[in-house]
Amino acid sequence: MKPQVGIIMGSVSDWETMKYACESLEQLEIPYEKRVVSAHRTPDLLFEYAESAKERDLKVIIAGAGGAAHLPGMTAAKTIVPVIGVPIQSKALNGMDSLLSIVQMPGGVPVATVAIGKAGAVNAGLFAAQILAAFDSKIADRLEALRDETREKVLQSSEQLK
Ligand SMILES: Nc1c(C(=O)O)ncn1[C@@H]1O[C@H](COP(=O)(O)O)[C@@H](O)[C@H]1O
Repeated sequence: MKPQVGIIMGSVSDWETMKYACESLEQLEIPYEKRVVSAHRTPDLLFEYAESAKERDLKVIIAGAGGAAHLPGMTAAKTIVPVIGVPIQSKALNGMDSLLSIVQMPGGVPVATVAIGKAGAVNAGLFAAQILAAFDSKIADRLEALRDETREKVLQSSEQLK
């Protein structure tokens, strides 16, 4: 099936985190593609990817990067397809560098930034699904069911305290 979401990451070393965004999409049966693309190391490839995203019918791009994390912002600079940025937890600065590089976009070129690391990647997938759900009732139904499941799990975990 044609991918609706593009998942890109600055390095293959980001996969340990970005795989959770993929899992969220798989859980909701949303077709996606995944690539390593770097603003710093493969700038021409990034431009090509971002510039062709709309005509390839990608609805959302999830971009994960660590350290000087310019990938999400540079992707957003070259397309109007919405970009969700995932700050990878870097070793030197624990992901604060990634977070601040992604979140502080200048007005006019938005990137929706999620939390650092695994929880952020999970939510990036879910948020992409929620964008798609505005136009796709099947995805909306699956999201509702997932929320029910999450709520039930929490209610049951509370029972264990008694
Ligand atoms: N932040 C960026 C960009 C970019 O923003 O273009 N390209 C690679 N990277 C990041 O460099 C970190 C270390 O990469 P290596 O593990 O390959 O040395 C990764 O977290 C990657 O996202």
